[in-house]
Amino acid sequence: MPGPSARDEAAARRTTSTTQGIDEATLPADGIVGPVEVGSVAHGGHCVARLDGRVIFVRHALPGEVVRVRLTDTSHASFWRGDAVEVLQASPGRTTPRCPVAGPGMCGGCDWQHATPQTQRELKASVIREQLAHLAGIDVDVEVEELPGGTFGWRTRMGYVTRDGRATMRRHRSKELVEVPADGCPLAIEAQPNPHALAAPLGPDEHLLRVATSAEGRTSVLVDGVLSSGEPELVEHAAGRDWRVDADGFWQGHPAAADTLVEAVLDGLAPEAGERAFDLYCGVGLFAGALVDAGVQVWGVEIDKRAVELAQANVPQGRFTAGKVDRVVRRMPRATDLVVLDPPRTGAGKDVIDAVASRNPRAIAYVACDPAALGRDLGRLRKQGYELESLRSFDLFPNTHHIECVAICVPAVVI
Ligand SMILES: C[S@@+](CC[C@H](N)C(=O)[O-])C[C@H]1O[C@@H](n2cnc3c(N)ncnc32)[C@H](O)[C@@H]1O
Repeated sequence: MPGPSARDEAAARRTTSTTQGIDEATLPADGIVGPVEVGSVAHGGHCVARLDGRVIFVRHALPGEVVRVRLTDTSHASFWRGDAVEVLQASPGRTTPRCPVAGPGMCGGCDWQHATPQTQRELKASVIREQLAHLAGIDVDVEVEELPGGTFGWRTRMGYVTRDGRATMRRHRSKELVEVPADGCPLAIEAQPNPHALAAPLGPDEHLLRVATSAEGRTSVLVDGVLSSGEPELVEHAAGRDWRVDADGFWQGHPAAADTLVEAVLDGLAPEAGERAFDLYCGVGLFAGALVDAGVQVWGVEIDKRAVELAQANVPQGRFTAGKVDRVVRRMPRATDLVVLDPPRTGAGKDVIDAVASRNPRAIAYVACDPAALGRDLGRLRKQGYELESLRSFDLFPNTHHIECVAICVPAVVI
């Protein structure tokens, strides 16, 4: 599975020209180069620029801008990385980041705070289009839909590293720590306590601090994976149900995400009472519950045993199995009507896609948090005789480069 560097190497090969006149020996002492004209957006929260034929992935820039770039990584033969530290010609899509640590060389959490919300969604749409064209050979119009509530104060699950009793986050692609602003990260939901107040009693050593706040405004805090305050479980509301969720377990981070995704999946699958469905990578049973409520018999699979116990409690009418999807799917029925796939960022992969297609479902809903993984898996589904019927994309992670897609695939019509 290609990691970010392999992906960037491939992106650089697609964009690079053959001359690479500039090399490390000729770089200025301060590592700042340019002016360079910024080209198109690439997956990962940066844009592509060229200097003497060499590809530079530039963060904190926007397509069409002219910037000077501080190089941050010159270790790769085919591309370098850098931050735009001076904007000589700004894009109309540029805005001033709200967070004081959202700029070059600082916190790695946000990639697009310097872009207006509309521009962010356009950039994300370009990335999805490019990934699907390149990896799946699919040309599709993409519009990234906005969620209610604005682009700040949405995140219900936060992770920090504490040090010297202060809450910090990692610098982009680095282990170095950057202290979050005194009033906390502006992406965190307002009901969440100030992270410095939570970090203060933890002393000088580094600890992992996870803060989870439910829709009801209840907060659980874990330090190094151990519950330190609040309840071990939170209750969330979505799709007309209450959901028991482990304080340290998976739940969509944006308060409107679960409802939005359920609506898109149901709309795309149009389930009918009496049909059978697999909910693969089911977490605590979100899509299984929505399908059961539509009269469908559901079998969910999830690797996290605690999530499976909660899924069974949340959706008693469903059947749930703990295990890796690629193994469990082999023992599942040889036919099904519907499949929901909601894998982690790495995607489902060849074995799972082949196993799903071999069950001949009449429709597959692929919920994807990484457009590159979606592209690879859609490419595989095409080989197995499934075509993309519709695609919706949602800005579930404003100010970051992350995007969520719901792709509906159906058997290709053979003429
Ligand atoms: C993106 S989450 C989706 C959860 C759920 N569908 C929801 O919306 O709440 C992906 C889930 O896949 C699970 N997972 C990761 N790798 C897995 C694997 N190989 N087999 C089964 N489940 C896996 C994770 O534990 C996580 O709960």
